[in-house]
Amino acid sequence: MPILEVENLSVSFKQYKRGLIQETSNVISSLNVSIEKGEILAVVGASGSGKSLLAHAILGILPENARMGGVIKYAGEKLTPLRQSELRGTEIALIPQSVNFLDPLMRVGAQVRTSAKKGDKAAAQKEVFERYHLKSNVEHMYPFQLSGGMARRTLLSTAMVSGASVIIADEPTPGLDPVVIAEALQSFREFADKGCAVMLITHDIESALTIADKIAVFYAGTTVEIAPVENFQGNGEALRHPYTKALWRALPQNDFIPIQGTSPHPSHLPQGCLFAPRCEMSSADCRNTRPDMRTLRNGMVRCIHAT
Ligand SMILES: Nc1ncnc2c1ncn2[C@@H]1O[C@H](COP(=O)(O)OP(=O)(O)OP(=O)(O)O)[C@@H](O)[C@H]1O
Ligand code: NI
Repeated sequence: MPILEVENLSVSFKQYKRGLIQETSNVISSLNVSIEKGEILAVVGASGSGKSLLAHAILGILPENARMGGVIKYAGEKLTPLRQSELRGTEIALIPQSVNFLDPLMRVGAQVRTSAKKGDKAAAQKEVFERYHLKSNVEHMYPFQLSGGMARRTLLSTAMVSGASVIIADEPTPGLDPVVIAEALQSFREFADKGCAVMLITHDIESALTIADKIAVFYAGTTVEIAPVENFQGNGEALRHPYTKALWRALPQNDFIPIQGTSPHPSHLPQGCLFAPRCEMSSADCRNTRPDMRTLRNGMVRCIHAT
């Protein structure tokens, strides 16, 4: 049984546009992902594809004006807002994308100690600070006194001492030097290997490939492919979806060919496949009907042409 399961998630916003004209923005639709114990699932996709909102939906911290549909399960149990508030920070820890999540009025050592739920909290904080190369005087600082990299390392520390079983890391490494990035990723691997699970949201596909088990590829608010990490090699011939193949080929060490066109706007999604307007393989069926996610080889894909 997966430790975390997201079934048919949708997130939309109603927004006023010119006076009383309302527009619905479907930022996430028909999204399915699951993570088993011991696994790292990397979530990749363009900016605005819904990655952070997925994290916020799991934790029950979507903005007030968001409407959510679908089911999220933790250890087989369907989550309610009350259950989410119980699990938040205890069983499921978020490493937020924005360092503004740190409490501006609390010294950072105290913030990390507050996150530790059992054992010797002071010792846990000291140990994790050493691990991420935060000097001992940092614990007395306030968030505004930290550099961007120090703030990121504080956020990592907070999740690592929490004793959670699932970490959702939303772009945890920008601004960190390569040594600390490697160490942070290594600590996610160790965390998963203990029987816990990590959802690693990232733009950095190459780093993700070094530690993840599976990669979920997001496009315009939904999953287009879920592939085991070993499929990302060569020309991408083992990959299933045309968007995943294009993402792979766009990497500098591959062909470095950018993908033409742009993602659809969430208030004007195409009727059929969300990728059809940019897809070389698109046919009339693709443009008319939204394809379902289906199992293909040992992964999943949302494309009728994928083989
Ligand atoms: N409060 C909100 N009201 C309306 N639209 C929103 C709101 N929050 C997010 N969105 C929209 O939802 C979409 C998905 O946002 P999200 O932050 O999940 O993207 P992302 O994949 O995390 O992007 P990035 O890689 O830049 O972090 C975006 O188009 C964004 O503009
Ligand atoms: Ni984001």
